[in-house]
Amino acid sequence: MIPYDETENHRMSLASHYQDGSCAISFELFPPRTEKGMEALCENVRRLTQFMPAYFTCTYGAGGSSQGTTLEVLRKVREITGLPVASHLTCVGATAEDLEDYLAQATQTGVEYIVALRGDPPKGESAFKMTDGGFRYANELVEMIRSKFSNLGIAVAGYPEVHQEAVDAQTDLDNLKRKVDAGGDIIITQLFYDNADFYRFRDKCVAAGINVPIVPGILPVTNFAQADRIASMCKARIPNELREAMTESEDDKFQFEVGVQHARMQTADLLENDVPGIHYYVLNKSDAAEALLDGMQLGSA
Ligand SMILES: NC(=O)C1=CN([C@@H]2O[C@H](COP(=O)(O)OP(=O)(O)OC[C@H]3O[C@@H](n4cnc5c(N)ncnc54)[C@H](O)[C@@H]3O)[C@@H](O)[C@H]2O)C=CC1
Ligand SMILES: Nc1nc(=O)c2c([nH]1)NC[C@@H]1CN(c3ccc(C(=O)N[C@@H](CCC(=O)O)C(=O)O)cc3)CN21
Repeated sequence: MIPYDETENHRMSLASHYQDGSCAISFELFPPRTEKGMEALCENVRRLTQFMPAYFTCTYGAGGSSQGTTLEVLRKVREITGLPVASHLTCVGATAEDLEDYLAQATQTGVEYIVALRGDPPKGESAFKMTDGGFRYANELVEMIRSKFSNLGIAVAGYPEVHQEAVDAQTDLDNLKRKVDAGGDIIITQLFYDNADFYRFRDKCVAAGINVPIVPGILPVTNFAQADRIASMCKARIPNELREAMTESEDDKFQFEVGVQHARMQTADLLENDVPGIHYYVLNKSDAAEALLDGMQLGSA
């Protein structure tokens, strides 16, 4: 493990992880609901450190999880790995003041990066409702972070298959550009299962004058029921080949193998196509990541 230099002068900027020509990797966690889940998370983080990730991230309020434990997870991850950590942050149910309070707390915890999101509508609601005194779109959150917490690196979300609420692909791209212009250092994409969608998206970003690192997000699916659930939640298309391959057998081990093979194939192809890094949605586990990264030459911290 390469120790992380905590002195202000040597603080890595978020974009700089992606500038040395190697493929930097990052792992995304979510706050576990139980003490046992937290213990398992810590053990899996230890195991994931062997791949020399550049940083870990932890979601905030995703799927109705509690927002309070995000910083607790990140504090533990820092303790275990010594690596930089990123907190996701959403505008859901928060005033600008609430968000500033959270950012102050995050800074105190040692968080260096924020994944700045608008956020999903709360469970049971179909549309995002802006909170009085809060923000309507992620670009407003990015702007606030840039003006009041200038030391924090900022990642914003990009959508290779176009965000479900966007009027059209061009408008979605204009809105992504707005987030980058407001101060986003890098783009992390929504998960996708067909790399062609990512390459098309990347070309359009470049044509639109977006010149920050565009980091593909990959979620290795390990069983078909999970794949189906995630695809519908994230509006990601499961290609027919993957669907058919996975449903050939009901066997857990078989489906795990197929899901991991697919993610491994996506990873190898992305590497050949010069991505600056890959963000893995590991869902607090290490088994799929270990199987798919085994023997691959990526990650450099
Ligand atoms: N891609 C990822 O890694 C992750 C994505 N998400 C989810 O993605 C969803 C959206 O979050 P963000 O992408 O941060 O939201 P966003 O605010 O960037 O975009 C939300 C929608 O509003 C539109 N939009 C954005 N800015 C606009 C503006 N200034 N004027 C008019 N329309 C605008 C966008 O085209 C999009 O359809 C949420 O549901 C979030 O929770 C959550 C976690 C991770
Ligand atoms: N619209 C949207 N919202 C998000 O919160 C989100 C995205 N997209 N895209 C990227 C990641 C992926 N996220 C995910 C994806 C799946 C689960 C999920 O299936 N969670 C299960 C437990 C998973 C497991 O243990 O296997 C759960 O029950 O919460 C959670 C967050 C969060 N992020």
